[in-house]
Formats: sequence, structure tokens, C-alpha cells
Amino acid sequence: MAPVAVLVGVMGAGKTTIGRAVAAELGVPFGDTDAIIEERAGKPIPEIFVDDGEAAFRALEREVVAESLETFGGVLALGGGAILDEGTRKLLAAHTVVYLSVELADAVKRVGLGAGRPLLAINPRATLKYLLDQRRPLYLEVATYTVTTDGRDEAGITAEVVAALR
Ligand SMILES: Nc1ncnc2c1ncn2[C@@H]1O[C@H](COP(=O)(O)OP(=O)(O)O)[C@@H](O)[C@H]1O
Ligand SMILES: O=C(O)C1=C[C@@H](OP(=O)(O)O)[C@@H](O)[C@H](O)C1
Ligand SMILES: [Mg+2]
Repeated sequence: MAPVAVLVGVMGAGKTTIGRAVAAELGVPFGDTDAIIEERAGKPIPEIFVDDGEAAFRALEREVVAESLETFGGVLALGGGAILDEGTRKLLAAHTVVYLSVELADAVKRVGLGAGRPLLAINPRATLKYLLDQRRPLYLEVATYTVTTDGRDEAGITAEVVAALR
């Protein structure tokens, strides 16, 4: 079984929010690799970063993404950094991947001071700018469909993703 669609994009793109809405609209389950990772680790993502470090988080993420791509049949949201792994990008080549794009201004507004996102604990705006510049080409590389989300509400974005999948 493979996901109906996999959502990628930087923190604040709306992967979790839009993914849940798209799944509800299509009548399929919603999954979020961050939630699966937290369940497996038995603690929230910020605690994984503090106790075990980012490398341990990435290792767990790689495992959870690979497993979910094989076994999960709904709409799957990835964490924003999952595509940093080359092996993960190769796996994604066989899937329907929707890139929710967002530029700095809206991403910053949406994540605020970065609560729950350890990478944004210091200077969220500068960090997001760096991450966007680093990752934009990688999101584009894995995407089969790109939806621009800047200045748009959740209903409109959800409708465009659903239409693209139908
Ligand atoms: N199109 C949008 N317009 C305004 N706020 C949004 C939009 N999409 C998501 N949000 C808000 O931005 C925050 C981050 O969304 P989330 O779905 O967690 O993003 P991601 O999973 O990509 O990091 C949430 O508070 C969410 O309600
Ligand atoms: O961009 C990243 O490296 C991360 C994004 C987060 O997910 P969201 O993109 O859903 O916020 C989460 O996986 C973790 O905090 C690291
Ligand atoms: Mg998310």
C-alpha cells in the first residue's frame, strides 16, 4: 500500500493542517510522521532534540518515513526536514508528492516563535530564511505537484490539493 499523497514543505507550510483537511475531504486516514516519531520515542520532538540530539531524530525520521511510504494508505504529512536525506528523496520518486510552498513572510507569521519546533528556538526568522534557501531545491526535486500557499486560506489550498489528486 502507498500513500494517496505525501505532503512536503518547510515548517509553517501547512503540511499538518492541510494534510488533515485533505484526508477528511477524501475520506482517507491522515498520518503525520512527526506524530509517529513522537509515539515511537515516547516523548515530544523538542525532548528528542534535547535528550538525544538532531541526528537521533533524523535516524528515527528516516525509518518512520520509509515504513510509512510502504504501509500507509492515506494522506501523509512529512516533517519539513525529511527530504534532507538522499535515500528518502529516492524513495519519494515513486510517490505522489505535493509541495506546499510558502515564502519567508508567511512562514514566519505562521510559526510565530517556533513553539514545538526545536530548530526555531533561536531566531526563527533567520533560521527559516536559511532553511528555505537550503531546502527549496530539494522540495522542488521531489514534488509531482506544487501548491503556492502564500496569502491563501486553508480552504482554498485544501480544495486545490484535492482537485489535483482527483
Ligand atoms: N494557509 C494558511 N494560512 C494561515 N495559517 C495557516 C495556513 N496553513 C497553516 N496555517 C497555520 O500555520 C501553523 C503551522 O501549520 P502546520 O500545518 O503545523 O505546518 P507544518 O506542518 O507544515 O509545519 C498552524 O498554526 C496553522 O494553523
Ligand atoms: O524542518 C525541520 O527540520 C523540522 C520540521 C518539523 O515538522 P514541521 O515541518 O511539520 O513543522 C519537525 O519534523 C522537526 O521539528 C524538524
Ligand atoms: Mg507538521
